Amino acid sequence: MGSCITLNNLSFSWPGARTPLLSIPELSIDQGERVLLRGPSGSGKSTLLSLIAGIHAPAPGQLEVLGKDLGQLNQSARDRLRANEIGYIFQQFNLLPYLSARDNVMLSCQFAPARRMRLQQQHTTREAATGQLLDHLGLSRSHQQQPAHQLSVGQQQRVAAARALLGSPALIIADEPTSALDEAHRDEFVKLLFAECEQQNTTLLFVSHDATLDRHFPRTIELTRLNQATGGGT
Ligand SMILES: Nc1ncnc2c1ncn2[C@@H]1O[C@H](COP(=O)(O)OP(=O)(O)OP(=O)(O)O)[C@@H](O)[C@H]1O
Repeated sequence: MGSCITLNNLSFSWPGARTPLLSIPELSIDQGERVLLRGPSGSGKSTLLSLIAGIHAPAPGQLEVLGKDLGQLNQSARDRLRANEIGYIFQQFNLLPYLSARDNVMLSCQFAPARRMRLQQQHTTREAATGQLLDHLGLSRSHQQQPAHQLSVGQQQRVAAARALLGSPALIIADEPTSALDEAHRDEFVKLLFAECEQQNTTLLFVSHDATLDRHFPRTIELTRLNQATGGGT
């Protein structure tokens, strides 16, 4: 099994901060693993996710994602890697409110030629794959046509998950996507997400405060144990 994320002696400080927020000697996540990343508020979970996704310039140390050393990539190469190979489910979903659920999902392929290519190789179209994903995630056909702002939080979350999954990126990063859900809906969502990831051998890195999610994940990482920096956490 190949490595999906490899990190060695990574250090990160926000500009102007006196101490580093993150100082992580080592972390390795294999392709196809499902990992829960936990830690108190302010401990740097979202910051670590955005470094892995290449949103922020890499910090000192080594950070390899899908065989690419992010330190060697400029911003636009990191943006391309993210668009093509990383599906990101944001805490607030970041859907375009007046676009339909389906159009929100299809947008993820707009600037991602590798995602479009994989759909072609799977002998499907963006439209068909979007409908199929939303069906699998349990969004009714009529809700699929509705503008995102008319959907419930749980429905928007499914749209955000489908947008991340369309075109089979190798890595899904989910930043507290279940924080607004009750336990039954949360468990159902996690199961659906796992099923989709399993089908494509997609790596899942999932952030949550929620200790009861542990039982769903084969591996849990506590950021406070991993991180040797003294800053962070409230
Ligand atoms: N853009 C930014 N500029 C400067 N500091 C930031 C920025 N984003 C986050 N921070 C700081 O970094 C620290 C960690 O924030 P981060 O959002 O990574 O934590 P978190 O563990 O994800 O928290 P939560 O669980 O509350 O979402 C906080 O002290 C925060 O103020």
